[in-house]
Amino acid sequence: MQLFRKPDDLRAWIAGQRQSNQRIGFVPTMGNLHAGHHSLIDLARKRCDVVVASVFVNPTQFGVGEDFARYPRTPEADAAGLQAHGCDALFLPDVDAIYPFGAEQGVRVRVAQLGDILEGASRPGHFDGVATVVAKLFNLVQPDLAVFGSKDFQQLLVVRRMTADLAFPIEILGAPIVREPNGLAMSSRNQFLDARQREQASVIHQTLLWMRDRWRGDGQTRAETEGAARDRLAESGLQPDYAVVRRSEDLGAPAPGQVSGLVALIAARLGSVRLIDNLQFDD
Ligand SMILES: Nc1ncnc2c1ncn2[C@@H]1O[C@H](COP(=O)(O)OP(=O)(O)OP(=O)(O)O)[C@@H](O)[C@H]1O
Ligand SMILES: CC(C)(CO)[C@@H](O)C(=O)[O-]
Ligand code: BAL
Repeated sequence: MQLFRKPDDLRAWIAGQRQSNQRIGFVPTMGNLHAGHHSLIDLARKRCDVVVASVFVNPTQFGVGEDFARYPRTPEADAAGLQAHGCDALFLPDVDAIYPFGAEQGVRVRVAQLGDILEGASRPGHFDGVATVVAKLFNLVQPDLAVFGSKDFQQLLVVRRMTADLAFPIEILGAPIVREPNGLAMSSRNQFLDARQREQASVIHQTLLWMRDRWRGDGQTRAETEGAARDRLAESGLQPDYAVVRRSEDLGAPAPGQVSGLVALIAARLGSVRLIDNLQFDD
C-alpha cells in the first residue's frame, strides 16, 4: 500500500492511475479504524480497480469544547488494517496540508438547511466542516466512487447534496451499519465506554427497533413515539439529544400515514460520550 502525506505526491500517483484508466474508489475516514470502516473498503474494492482511503481528524468539523484533542489517533494500526483489506493507497495529511490558509481562514462549503438540523443544530458548523473537507478530498483524490457509512446518515445526505450541487462527477455509495453483537453501532468513540456502558448503550438500537415497530403497529402520533423514545433512553441512564422519525430522502417531517421511506435517528450522551445511530424503516 502506498502512503502519501503530501497532496502533491497523492495527485501525481492519482494522475498515473487515471492515465491507465483505473476506476478509483475512495473511503474518507477520521481513523481509529474498526470493522465498520473495513466494510467500506471491502465495498469500494468490489466496485473499483484501485481503492484510496484517507485518515484525517478534521478540526473544522469539531465545535469548541468537543473531543477533537482526545479523538483517538492510531495511524499504524489503521495502515495495517487498510492493507489487510486490499487498500491501495492511504492519504494521511497533516492539518496544514489540508488548510494551507489556516483551518479558520479558508473557503467554507455550506449545505444550507439539511446541514442545519439535527446533528447540525446540536453541533453548529459541524456539516460546514464536513462538506468543506470532503470537497477538498474529492478534488485531491478525484474518485469515481466514494463510500460513506449510513451510521452517519445525515452526513451521507449532506455529502450527496454537496456532490450534486457542486457537480462532482462522483457516485456516492451508502454502506450498511456494522453493529456489535448487542446491536450497538460500531464507532471510534465506543472506546471511551467501559464494558458496562457498552451494554447500556445497546438501548439505542433497541429503541430504534421499538420506534419502527410502534410506528407500524398502533398508529401513535409522531410526537408520542418520539417522546416515548426519549423517555426510554433516559430511563436507561442516557441523555437523549434527539430521537426522531424523518423522511429518509431529506430528513423532512413524514406525511400523515406515511410508513415507508422513513428513518428513525437518535443522538444521545452516555457520560461524556455522544453517540448517534439510526434505522431505516424499509431495511
Ligand atoms: N458502524 C459503522 N458501520 C458502517 N460505517 C461506519 C460505521 N462507523 C463509521 N462508519 C463510517 O466510516 C466513515 C468514517 O467515519 P469515522 O471515521 O467518523 O468513524 P466513526 O467510527 O463513525 O467515528 P466517530 O463516530 O466516533 O467519529 C463514515 O462514512 C462513517 O459513516
Ligand atoms: C467524512 C469524514 C471523513 C469527514 O471528515 C468524517 O466526517 C467521518 O469520518 O465520518
Ligand atoms: N463520523 C462523523 C464524524 C464526527 O463525529 O465528527
